[in-house]
Amino acid sequence: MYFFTGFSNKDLYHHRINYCEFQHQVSMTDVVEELPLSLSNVKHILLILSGKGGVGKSSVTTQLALTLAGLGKKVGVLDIDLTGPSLPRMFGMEGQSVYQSSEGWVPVTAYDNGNACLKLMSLGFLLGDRGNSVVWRGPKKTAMIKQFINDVQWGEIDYLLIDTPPGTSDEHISIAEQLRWAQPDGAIIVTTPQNVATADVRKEINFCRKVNLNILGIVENMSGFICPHCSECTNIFSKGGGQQLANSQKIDFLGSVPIDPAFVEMIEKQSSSKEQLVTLYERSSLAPVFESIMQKVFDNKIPSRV
Ligand SMILES: Nc1ncnc2c1ncn2[C@@H]1O[C@H](COP(=O)(O)OP(=O)(O)OP(=O)(O)O)[C@@H](O)[C@H]1O
Repeated sequence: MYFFTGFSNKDLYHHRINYCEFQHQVSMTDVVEELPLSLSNVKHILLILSGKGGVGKSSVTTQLALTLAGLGKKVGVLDIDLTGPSLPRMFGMEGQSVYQSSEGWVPVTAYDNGNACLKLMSLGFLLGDRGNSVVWRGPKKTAMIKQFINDVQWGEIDYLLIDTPPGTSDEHISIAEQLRWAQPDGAIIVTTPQNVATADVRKEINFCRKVNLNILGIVENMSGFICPHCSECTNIFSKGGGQQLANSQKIDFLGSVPIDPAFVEMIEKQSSSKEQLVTLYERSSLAPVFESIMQKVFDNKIPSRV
């Protein structure tokens, strides 16, 4: 008989030392059968997906979150990339720990101005060291994702963004199952101009359709290069493939994001800056691009869940 045992901080500590797999086993039928309490005050849930790794999915998630917080929204970001969690680094919050209260995990607060806020949850906060990684089989990943969905105390949140690993792996199947009752608003698919013709993006689209996940649109990342000296944008790779794919698949095209070295620099230097990342980002050349992307998502008039 299979049974579910949640991961405690002790388990994760144990994992840090041994780098071995836990002995818990989980039935794949161990799925939440009602709206989890932790999500009861979350108005919108958006998933960020990509067919391939390294296309900038986490960067897009980060910028969507910064844009929403800049617009005065309360934002949560959940990183379900268990083998390569990059959220703590993106927000300059490496080394921060998640507090375990009697009601569950309290996410790390990256920004709070009394009105807007940014709360983060990632396995990276539980593992501690940046060099640590996990090697888990499917059932353990399922258990972790179930805990992420049920045990994080998000409180009142306008938007919960879920950053997923690349492809259509165990994590994707788990999150689709675990969110069944939460009815997410949909997925934003990230691609690069040279990847749009590959089967990977189509696989991602097929996955969404199979699990009845609404596709909110496609974002083409690394679409051209912004010169750090003259700010001119040059199309290094091709451009327009994302738009073509969106047209052929009858999906909304949300926008093209150029390569901007200033963005990478901002992420790297933010911890030594006196300014908040949300404020720094408002002056970034990519900020208007993401405002326009977010506006197109708003224009879809996705109804509030609560
Ligand atoms: N538009 C952009 N301009 C400049 N750099 C970018 C842009 N998009 C992504 N990058 C950089 O490219 C690298 C990969 O991006 P990111 O980690 O967001 O990709 P990913 O798809 O989430 O990767 P993974 O598959 O590992 O999850 C990062 O160093 C990031 O800073």
